[in-house]
Amino acid sequence: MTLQAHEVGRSVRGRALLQAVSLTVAPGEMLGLIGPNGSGKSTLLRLMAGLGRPDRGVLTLDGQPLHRHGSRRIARRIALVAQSAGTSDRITVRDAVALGRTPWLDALRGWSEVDDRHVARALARVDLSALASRDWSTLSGGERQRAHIARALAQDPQILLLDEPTNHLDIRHQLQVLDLVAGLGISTVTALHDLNQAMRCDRVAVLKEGRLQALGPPASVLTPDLLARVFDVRATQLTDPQDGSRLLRFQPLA
Ligand SMILES: Nc1ncnc2c1ncn2[C@@H]1O[C@H](COP(=O)(O)OP(=O)(O)OP(=O)(O)O)[C@@H](O)[C@H]1O
Repeated sequence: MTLQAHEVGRSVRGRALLQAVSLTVAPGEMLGLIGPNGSGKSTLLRLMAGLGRPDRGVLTLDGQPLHRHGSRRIARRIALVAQSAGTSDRITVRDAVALGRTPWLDALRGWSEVDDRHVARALARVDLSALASRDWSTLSGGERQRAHIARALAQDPQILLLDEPTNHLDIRHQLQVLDLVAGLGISTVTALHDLNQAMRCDRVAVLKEGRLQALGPPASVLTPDLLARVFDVRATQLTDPQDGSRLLRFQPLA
């Protein structure tokens, strides 16, 4: 399943939030989306999830314009974990995650054991099985974030879009979520602020002021030159003596 943006533009009250963004999310790849605050990452993820339409250009899913697929068909294929997504408070964690099954249910196909299995598996994958019966309102910020990811996984998408999924998470759960995303075997697009975490992606797309600056493997894209131009920081590359992997360290530009 291939999701493509062709020259996508989006403006609000005359201000361009995205300009001529073209990219292809290849089947099975882990694509990182990086850029300074306000560079358009969330705007692009929402359009990719079929929430709203671009003012210019088009998004396609397997070559067909996304908006022609219809919201239910899109929701069976694409799931979005938005930033600080809300959920009504008087609901258990299991029921909140079960909402992810909605696109698969209709008058002819009611809730079944298959749906139970999807929900149980999604909870287990984010380490929340023990909290399944808890009231949503009692969860910590990080637990909520993981429950949102579980809801998206229960949706059983082929493309998963995540907006800063490691926000609120302690370091162990940050690593756990990134491992989980990397091991899903489906296409993922993840907006990230931690550029060392972005190094784990197959490719990264770099946005600045709504324009795509670079797209490619992180080791070739995240050069000190690009990081200075896009983020106004001086980056130094270090090598982890343990495994030889590349690390980035940052200082303000003098
Ligand atoms: N509905 C809207 N009306 C006006 N401006 C908007 C609207 N939605 C987004 N913007 C603006 O568009 C720009 C891009 O926002 P977006 O949330 O996509 O950035 P981002 O890269 O995800 O930022 P962050 O890293 O801070 O989450 C921001 O300047 C934001 O204020």
